[in-house]
Amino acid sequence: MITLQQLKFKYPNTAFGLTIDQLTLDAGLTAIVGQNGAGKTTLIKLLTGLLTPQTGQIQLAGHSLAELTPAQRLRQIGITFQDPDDQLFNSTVESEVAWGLKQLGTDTETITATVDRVLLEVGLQDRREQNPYDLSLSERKLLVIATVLAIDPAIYLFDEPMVALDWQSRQRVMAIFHRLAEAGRQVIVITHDMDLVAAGFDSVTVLRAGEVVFTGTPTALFQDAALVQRAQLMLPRLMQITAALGDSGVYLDVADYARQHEA
Ligand SMILES: Nc1ncnc2c1ncn2[C@@H]1O[C@H](COP(=O)(O)OP(=O)(O)OP(=O)(O)O)[C@@H](O)[C@H]1O
Repeated sequence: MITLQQLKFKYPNTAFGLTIDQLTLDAGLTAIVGQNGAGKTTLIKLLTGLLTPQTGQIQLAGHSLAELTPAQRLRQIGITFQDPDDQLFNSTVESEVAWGLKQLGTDTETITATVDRVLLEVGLQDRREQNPYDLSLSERKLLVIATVLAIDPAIYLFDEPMVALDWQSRQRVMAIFHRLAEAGRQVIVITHDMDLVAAGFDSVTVLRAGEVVFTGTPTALFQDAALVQRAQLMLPRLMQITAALGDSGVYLDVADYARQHEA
């Protein structure tokens, strides 16, 4: 669980500021949504300690983020950036995945087994000798996911992980998120994809102009038409269709619609 209290952050020389009086992000799958520039990436950079708030407290599982050593942070929290090229710097896929484990002093045998396992899980098992920059964008996005899976922190932060992925890879990544949540990890995903939020997440946090304007279930969010509009979000595509047909129900996906319309 993550808690933020009385948090204020401002970039130097810009008008943008993030202000959060109180926010609790519970275990499970959480989506962070909001229009461009709302502060989503800034928030997750604060959660990793890549940015430091001017005031306020961030606690990860009861421990102050500011007091964790770099190795403790690496074990506690992992992040993938929107652009994988911001975090790839090794000369092979294999060494990229092994890098974090080496920093933690993991033995060679465990590193080899872990690299094999996570490359298989993201579907890059045949690419281990390649230079990461010879991979396609979608493969590089899968590779950065593998680098975090290798360390297996308590908290995973993914910034737009699905962008550029085809349908099969999206299914694969969603299955990874569910596996992690079932294994007790906290998974926080920034996305603009409301179909994904509706169908796949336990909770959703909405940011608007540097403030949290909602935290709750996807059902509660999509019930609140005024909030959806104020935060400039889209409804899930299924709900756009049903709303256009005069049905004001909340439907998270096709299966949910069918369930609600069973005789
Ligand atoms: N390093 C920086 N220095 C100054 N301003 C920044 C910096 N990074 C982001 N900003 C500004 O902070 C604001 C919030 O940016 P942020 O990237 O957190 O938004 P976001 O919700 O993730 O947007 P998007 O959906 O476009 O990724 C924006 O106005 C952005 O221009």
